[in-house]
Amino acid sequence: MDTLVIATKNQGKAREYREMLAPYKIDVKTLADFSQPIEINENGTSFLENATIKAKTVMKKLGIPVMADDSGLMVDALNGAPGVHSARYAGDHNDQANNAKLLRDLSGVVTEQRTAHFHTTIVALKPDGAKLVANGQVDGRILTSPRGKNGFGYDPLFYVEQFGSSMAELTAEQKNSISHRGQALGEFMKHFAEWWNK
Ligand SMILES: O=P(O)(O)OP(=O)(O)OP(=O)(O)OC[C@H]1O[C@@H](n2cnc3c(O)ncnc32)[C@H](O)[C@@H]1O
Ligand SMILES: [Mg+2]
Repeated sequence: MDTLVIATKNQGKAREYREMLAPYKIDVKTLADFSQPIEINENGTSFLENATIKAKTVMKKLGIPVMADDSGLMVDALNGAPGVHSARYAGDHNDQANNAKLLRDLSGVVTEQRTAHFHTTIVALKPDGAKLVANGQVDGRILTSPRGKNGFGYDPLFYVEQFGSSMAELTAEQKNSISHRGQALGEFMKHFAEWWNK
């Protein structure tokens, strides 16, 4: 079985990719499976740039096929923030602090104006330079207080109309079936065999 490395340090993302890739004959690894420290400088200004930086950095270091995910939350009332800065919105990479800041920044904003979108861009690279890009997005709305314990990141504040729940109240299977990451991976898998066998 061939190995594909997911270039992420985020355990929540890693878990979701493992769940979603389970039906395929792919040996999925993440950075946690490698002992060498890999420093990734996510200084791009778009999801595509950052996902490309992650994929290139890890592929150069390990020399095997790599898939990277850059994702984030875009809130309409905040002109698309936190966007590419989602992981460090409140300063540190801390989900609770990020969620608290989001609620502060949206205080006084009425329900209809709390619309938001989760976005994922996947960039996969092989040592021969072959590249595959896929995107996914899901619409929702930011709640006024957290709900649910599943998922990670902003999930407790992201309300999904279709389920009448926050992302963090969904099962893993439900989240993966509608999420930005699930949609991006669906798009990715449509072209995977062609990319892999190129
Ligand atoms: O870069 P890697 O190592 O993959 O991990 P990361 O957590 O830094 O990931 P990003 O740079 O893509 O930052 C995206 C942030 O957006 C948030 N996010 C992304 N996907 C999410 C999801 O499915 N549910 C909730 N929040 C999410 C979460 O706060 C992430 O830290
Ligand atoms: Mg990151």
